[in-house]
Amino acid sequence: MSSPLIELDHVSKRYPNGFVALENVSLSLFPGEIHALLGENGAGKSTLMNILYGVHEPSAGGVLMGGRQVIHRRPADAIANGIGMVHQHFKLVAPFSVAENLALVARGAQRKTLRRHAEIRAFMQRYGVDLDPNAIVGHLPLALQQRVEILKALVNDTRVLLLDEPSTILTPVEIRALYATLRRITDRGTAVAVVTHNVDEVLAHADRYTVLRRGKTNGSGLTAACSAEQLVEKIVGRTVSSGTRLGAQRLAGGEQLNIQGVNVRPGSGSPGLHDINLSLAAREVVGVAGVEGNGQSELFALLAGESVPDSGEIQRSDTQVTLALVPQDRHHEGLSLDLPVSHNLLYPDIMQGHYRRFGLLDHSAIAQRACEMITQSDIRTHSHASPARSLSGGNQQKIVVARAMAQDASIIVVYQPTRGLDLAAAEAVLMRLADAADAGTTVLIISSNIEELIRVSDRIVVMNGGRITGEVTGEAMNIERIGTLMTSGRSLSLQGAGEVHV
Ligand SMILES: Nc1ncnc2c1ncn2[C@@H]1O[C@H](COP(=O)(O)OP(=O)(O)OP(=O)(O)O)[C@@H](O)[C@H]1O
Repeated sequence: MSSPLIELDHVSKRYPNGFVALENVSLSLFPGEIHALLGENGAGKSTLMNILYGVHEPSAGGVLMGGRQVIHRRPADAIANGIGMVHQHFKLVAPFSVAENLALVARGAQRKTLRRHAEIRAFMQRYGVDLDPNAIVGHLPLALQQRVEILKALVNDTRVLLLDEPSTILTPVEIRALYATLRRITDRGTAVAVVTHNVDEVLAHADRYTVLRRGKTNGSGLTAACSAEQLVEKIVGRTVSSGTRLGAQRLAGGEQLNIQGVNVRPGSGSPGLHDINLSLAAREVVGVAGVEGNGQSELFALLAGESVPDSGEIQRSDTQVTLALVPQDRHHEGLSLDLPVSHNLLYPDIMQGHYRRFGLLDHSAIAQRACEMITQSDIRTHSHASPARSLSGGNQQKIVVARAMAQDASIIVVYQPTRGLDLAAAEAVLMRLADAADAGTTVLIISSNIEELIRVSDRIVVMNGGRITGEVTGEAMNIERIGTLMTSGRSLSLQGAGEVHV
């Protein structure tokens, strides 16, 4: 066997607040392998990646390359040593072209090489990516923006590529295409490490896995020698049942909200909304499926009151109908990252003047209620007073969902509610949405995860090009039917072979 390209040697990480996120973790990444890193929300996966990439330094232990210890004080040090990283939140310059985004990060000789479009095309072709170098990045679908991020991370002779939850924003077809691209990358001798919560994806595409549990290694090995059940048990410490259908048996109640003939003009990079007719009743879960960028965010903005229809209208059945929202971008819309977890959880109540005593905030009442919600939603945080920024991505998402669920609204609109959540946490959120619908609430769930939509929805509407192009219920709620409705007439193709065309 060849020697590892990079190793973590008995690494521990203690954050300044005293929290130990990693304890004595060792990991080796070999040339040509796809290595999956799994673990519950807060297990320490991002911390580990950030140590490899020089964002954090280990508190104990070291990082070895070629058997020798290296010190990465900042990402620039890691990049200089051939390490590239694709973050969950893209770091692209949206108004710039593909070529300009690549040029921004190119160093040394690459800066000259990548000046000509023919050279850029040849560079992209090596990885099976066929993008127009002049395409404006902000106008590309998310899956292709991700390709640009990957290319950026590869520009500077990268030998180790790290990806933090790349598949959460992708459809199953796009996930296959992503791994085809990653395989082309490993075929050139690069080591690829991928953080993911998706066990099936790991078994289908990764060569080896490492599971972290509460900051410690809880198993590693060849994926070929491991079953889905074994992996889940290593991740969660128990089995998780996730097969049962949670929708389709309810008898919907009276209409709560009716969207009639709504049109919103297309904008830059937005398909707009066209002739949207959708009635939402009490006691039902309505799923919205679609390839990202086909009007889902416009529909969410409409319901959230952030956009006004150019024509058509939205009618609530009476003035008592209230709405709670889970936006998809937890960092920009869902949280105040520097405020404590407790204030993020109770934000709507605090803004409405609750939790006050003698005109001042009643901090002990806030803390008490926040602690109840933290326990109920299994939010892993040092304290209710910790800034939301210090929580892992999945635990931040749990705050946003817990807050919406606590509002007792007539309608809950959730956009990618389980994005970034581990198996057990995702399951808990789906169960809570199903329970809310059983109790009479209307739930509208927008998600790119078709399987989760099928599990939880009573009916699913499909969006394509800013229109509702179909609605399925009962037996017709299957991946093939929904997939067909999602992709018909689509100009973008992401094929399993990893070829990407626009
Ligand atoms: N800057 C920080 N200060 C204090 N604690 C932190 C900081 N960053 C992360 N943590 C804590 O370290 C633990 C591990 O976080 P990390 O982000 O590595 O988890 P993760 O496995 O990537 O989780 P997720 O799947 O939710 O993204 C969490 O409990 C988190 O609250």
